[in-house]
Amino acid sequence: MTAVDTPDLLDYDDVLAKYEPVLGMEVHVELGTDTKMFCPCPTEFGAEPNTQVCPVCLGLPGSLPVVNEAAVESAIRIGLALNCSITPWGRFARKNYFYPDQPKNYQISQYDEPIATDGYLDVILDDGTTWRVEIERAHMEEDTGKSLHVGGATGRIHGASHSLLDYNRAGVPLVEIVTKTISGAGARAPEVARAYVTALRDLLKSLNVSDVRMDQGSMRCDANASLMPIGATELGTRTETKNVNSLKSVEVAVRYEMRRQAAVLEAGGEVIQETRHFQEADGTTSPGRRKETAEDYRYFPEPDLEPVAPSAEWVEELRGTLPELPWVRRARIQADWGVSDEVMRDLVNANAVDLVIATVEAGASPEAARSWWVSYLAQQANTRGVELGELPITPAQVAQVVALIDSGKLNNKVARQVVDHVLAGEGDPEQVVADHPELVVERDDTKLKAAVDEALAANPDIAEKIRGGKVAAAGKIVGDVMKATRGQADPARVKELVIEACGG
Ligand SMILES: Nc1ncnc2c1ncn2[C@@H]1O[C@H](COP(=O)(O)OP(=O)(O)OP(=O)(O)O)[C@@H](O)[C@H]1O
Ligand SMILES: [Mg+2]
Ligand SMILES: [Mg+2]
Repeated sequence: MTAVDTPDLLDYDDVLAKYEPVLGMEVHVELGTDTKMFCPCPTEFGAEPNTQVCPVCLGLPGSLPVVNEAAVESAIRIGLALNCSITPWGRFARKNYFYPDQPKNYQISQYDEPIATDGYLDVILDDGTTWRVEIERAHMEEDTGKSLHVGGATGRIHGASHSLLDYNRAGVPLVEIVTKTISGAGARAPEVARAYVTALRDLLKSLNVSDVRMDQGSMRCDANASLMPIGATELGTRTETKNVNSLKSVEVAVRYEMRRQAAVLEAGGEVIQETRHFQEADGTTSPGRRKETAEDYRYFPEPDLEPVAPSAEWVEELRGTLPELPWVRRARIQADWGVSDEVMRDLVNANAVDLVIATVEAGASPEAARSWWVSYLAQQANTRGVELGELPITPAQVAQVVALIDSGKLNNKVARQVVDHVLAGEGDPEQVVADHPELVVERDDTKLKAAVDEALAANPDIAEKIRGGKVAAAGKIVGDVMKATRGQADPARVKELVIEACGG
């Protein structure tokens, strides 16, 4: 049967009327160890191509791998934080495939003896409810090299004239975290996918095992998706969408794939088991390679490495190093700040909790920190189409703005302009204020008094009213003075001066 890859998409609601969406997430995290998984090469991101390589990670004959203990330690901590059982004895496995990104022609991975199995991660959905995602396993493996297909008309692999290879990434320690299939989420399946990756990223960040940068590839997510006719008992054929590089993209990719598959099925076609690539630009997926099955990889235990056999004592010791986990921390913070469930939920939804916490830790009051992140900065993130945490301003910088307001140097209005300059990459708020003296609040009473006198002279009838005791009339004069000083005055001080000038 010839399947049309992308017929007209079905509305997501129409998909749900007939099909149950099923998900499965594979997340690869690059561990932040100093050296690679099986050799002492450095792992730093962004070095000149092929400068961080040695015979082991280049797979030269005669070289032998040695396990990086720090990587095993991180993998165990990840497993524990995900409520998994840690295997007392497990081996690495060779995953055989022929592709130039892996010069050995196999990747050292784990197969049927992963370091961690059977856990779960509770994630919070937009409406505040909790969804439990079951974890099938977390296993260790080495990253592959990077290939860059260049030249030719399209720059894509088939159109490219040649490929460039960078093996700096080959052998970087990875942990792959694989969920069991997730079903029953219905309309919320795309949201569950995003919420899961968000929660996992927060968790990994708190464990300090990886810098979890989706944009730099240190956290990579593959979204498996399939449809099951409602009432069916067997899973449908899945596709595996790669290249989903932001939290938003996870949700967009899953929804798109569900709508595409439904359209394929409705047109009488078949979903093909394959990898697909997410296109950030238009939110669609396009076919990648037909998926090998496990047999194609001819897995077998890696003969060059000792089994991994963490003692119960070591595992318990590592359990003791787990930090306060993000959701426990959130509950504690909520109690500390004395905010309602609704306020906390808004913060969680805006992905602002950790940013607010960090801003408070940098010296701002919880109220001020919260208000900056959920109002002005949230608007800025929205206009730019990025996550709050992706805005080019740090919690410490926000705390600095708050301090400048508290000290009377900035008022709320000009503070926003200072933030705009910070977002434009002009440096810390202190620096911005030093570079833009016009943004600092006028504290010089003589200058303000002159502006007040001028405004009163221009509005004799209002001045008369104020002199007669109608303090409320001062508002118009304060407004004029604020205008005259281009917003650079403290309105409360101006009001005092107006009343003083009118003999109050
Ligand atoms: N029918 C299905 N629909 C949606 N998800 C599925 C389905 N069957 C399996 N999955 C999910 O797909 C993922 C498969 O990941 P796994 O790492 O086990 O294998 P793989 O993708 O074949 O291997 P590789 O690591 O080489 O990509 C799991 O999260 C699993 O729950
Ligand atoms: Mg996998
Ligand atoms: Mg996979």
